[in-house]
Amino acid sequence: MSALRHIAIFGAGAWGIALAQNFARAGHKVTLWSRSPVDAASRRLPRLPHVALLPAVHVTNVMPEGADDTLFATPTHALRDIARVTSGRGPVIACCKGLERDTYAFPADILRATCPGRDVAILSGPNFAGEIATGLPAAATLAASHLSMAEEIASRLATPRFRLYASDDLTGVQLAGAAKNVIAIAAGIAIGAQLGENARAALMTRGLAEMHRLNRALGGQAKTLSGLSGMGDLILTCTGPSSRNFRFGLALGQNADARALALDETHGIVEGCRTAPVLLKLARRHAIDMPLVETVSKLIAGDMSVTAAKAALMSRPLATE
Ligand SMILES: NC(=O)C1=CN([C@@H]2O[C@H](COP(=O)(O)OP(=O)(O)OC[C@H]3O[C@@H](n4cnc5c(N)ncnc54)[C@H](O)[C@@H]3O)[C@@H](O)[C@H]2O)C=CC1
Ligand SMILES: O=C(CO)COP(=O)(O)O
Repeated sequence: MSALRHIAIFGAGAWGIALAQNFARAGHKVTLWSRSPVDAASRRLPRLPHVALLPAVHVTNVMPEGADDTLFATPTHALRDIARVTSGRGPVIACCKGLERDTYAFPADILRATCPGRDVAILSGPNFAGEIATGLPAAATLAASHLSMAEEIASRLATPRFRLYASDDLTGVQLAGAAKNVIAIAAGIAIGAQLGENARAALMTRGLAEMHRLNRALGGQAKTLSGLSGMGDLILTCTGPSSRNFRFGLALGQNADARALALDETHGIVEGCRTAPVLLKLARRHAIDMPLVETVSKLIAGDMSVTAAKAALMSRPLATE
């Protein structure tokens, strides 16, 4: 295992807590930054109240200093504001999955702009926070602009329970992480509306085809979409009932007041809701057809019923694959 490090994590939500526990369990010193005041004595944080923080995790709302590696586990829309007020050395690593609304920026673009001169990387994969927080085994992709940089960071941050595979495809990894949340909403809708398992499998597969089209246009590598951050996370989020994106879709498919659920972040961020309309605009900019992403965007906005969405998708011109 690599030498022990001081790791700073911004964002004390589900993912920040899980990452903190993982690194602390491997012997690293962890500073977990929370924006709200913290009751440090309880060693428990609201998002994963069943998890007692390990002694090596120091929770604070004071900016951490002197960390060797800095990770961001906030929602994507909060990343720019947080990253721009951090200082220090060592790599900055975004662990969020999404696209910024007004700029169409992926997390690595945001970090490049806000943390000039520092190495930038992305951590993404099939990783439900609750499982990682309790020490179950998992794996993810660690991407950077150069493979050697990705390998170096991955070898430092991999732990006995969390394997990291290096990649030099920032574009593919980030597109996959953002898009799979939108497809997971579609999968949830299919199950919620009792459209069947066949429909879910078709949506996952055609969703992947849409991801491939945009990935190609953006310059991402096709093989990334077969990896942990692509297919791996798509499978997990579309089939794992712990997924907030899937559960949001499920509620939408059941005609529940899902929009209120998505906007209420007390139960955790539903990134796919914010991502869908931005992803659609990005695709249009590149003249890429993403009918599934378009349909999910309309359903989220309340501009289409599930019945109309089913009819529209099933009556599209037949195509090859
Ligand atoms: N929960 C999971 O299993 C995983 C989540 N992710 C990604 O990680 C990111 C964070 O997700 P979670 O931790 O699950 O969300 P969460 O909703 O549990 O926590 C988000 C944290 O960010 C903080 N936050 C929100 N807005 C903020 C702002 N403007 N400034 C500062 N802090 C702010 C919240 O107070 C909260 O502590 C998302 O992009 C998600 O897609 C990635 C892998 C796994
Ligand atoms: O990204 C995740 C799993 O890899 C978490 O998914 P949800 O945000 O849908 O809960």
